[in-house]
Amino acid sequence: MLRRYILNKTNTFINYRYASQSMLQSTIDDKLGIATLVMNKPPVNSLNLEFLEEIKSQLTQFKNDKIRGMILTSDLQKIFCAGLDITEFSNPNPERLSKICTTFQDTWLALYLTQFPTVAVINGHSPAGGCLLAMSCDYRVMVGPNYTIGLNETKLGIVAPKWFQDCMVAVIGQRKAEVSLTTGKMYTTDQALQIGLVDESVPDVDNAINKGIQFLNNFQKISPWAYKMTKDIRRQPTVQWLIDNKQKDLDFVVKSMMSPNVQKSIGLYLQSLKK
Ligand SMILES: CCCC/C=C\CC(=O)SCCNC(=O)CCNC(=O)[C@H](O)C(C)(C)COP(=O)(O)OP(=O)(O)OC[C@H]1O[C@@H](n2cnc3c(N)ncnc32)[C@H](O)[C@@H]1OP(=O)(O)O
Repeated sequence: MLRRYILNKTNTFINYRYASQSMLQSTIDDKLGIATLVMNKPPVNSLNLEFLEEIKSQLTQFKNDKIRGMILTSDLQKIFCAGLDITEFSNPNPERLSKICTTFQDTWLALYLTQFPTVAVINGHSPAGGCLLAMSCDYRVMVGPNYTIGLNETKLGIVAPKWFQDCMVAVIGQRKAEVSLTTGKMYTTDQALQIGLVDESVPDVDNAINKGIQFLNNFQKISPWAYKMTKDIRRQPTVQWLIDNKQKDLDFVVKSMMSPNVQKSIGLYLQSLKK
């Protein structure tokens, strides 16, 4: 649906590709130099290993395509992304769990450090890993008023990794992030705008895409080199810890996820979702 809207809107998308099984649809408007990455993994765009691998590989492809900017959004009716696939956390195979975590680390680094500006058009709920994807973009436009966004990991009885937390601190500041993270708070669109978790709130997805394109157009007169260097200097402190501590981070997640207490919490949370 959204993909059709974007195609109709610009009428100039000439390079149009599908990733395998259409979990991810990518289009490039060669005239504008803007790519659109649309998540389409019903029912909730949950991030499992295969989906993360597709996102990571598409980001790498965009690097080679030398695009000018990218919009990340969802083709689902009311979900941007429900975060990591929680079923992967229940009685996990440690090897697969490690792969998921490593792939998520790498996907995050690729998205957080893109050499082109990125906009998240948040057209639905965006908990946990979904919120992280949105926060990793350069700009966030959220459709309101009925959707929610936040890092709710403590509500599942788990700990958001340090790089999730640092990414949130970089967006909303230390104090607000601390309260948000410890309480696992999910914010409505208006609340998210108020605390600076999103940059704009709009009533519908058409407006959101327009705002996203407007933001990307700001960079038409900015040197790509100056943009990337500035972004790297800003974001370096946030990424450096993960670059230096990937294995330590992985060990912490896998060890804590396998513990009986966390397994119990995950089981209860999954049951509550089914209800
Ligand atoms: C480096 C790794 C460590 C980091 C650790 C964690 C990071 C994470 O991302 S943890 C993921 C946290 N995510 C959530 O808490 C989201 C939970 N889901 C929801 O709140 C709602 O489902 C949502 C608001 C997204 C959508 O609500 P609805 O539209 O009402 O849909 P349903 O709740 O009926 O869900 C439909 C269907 O999807 C299943 N589901 C939902 N979320 C997930 C998920 N994250 N992973 C896997 N499956 C999910 C839900 O159980 C329903 O399944 P069925 O009952 O079988 O239809």
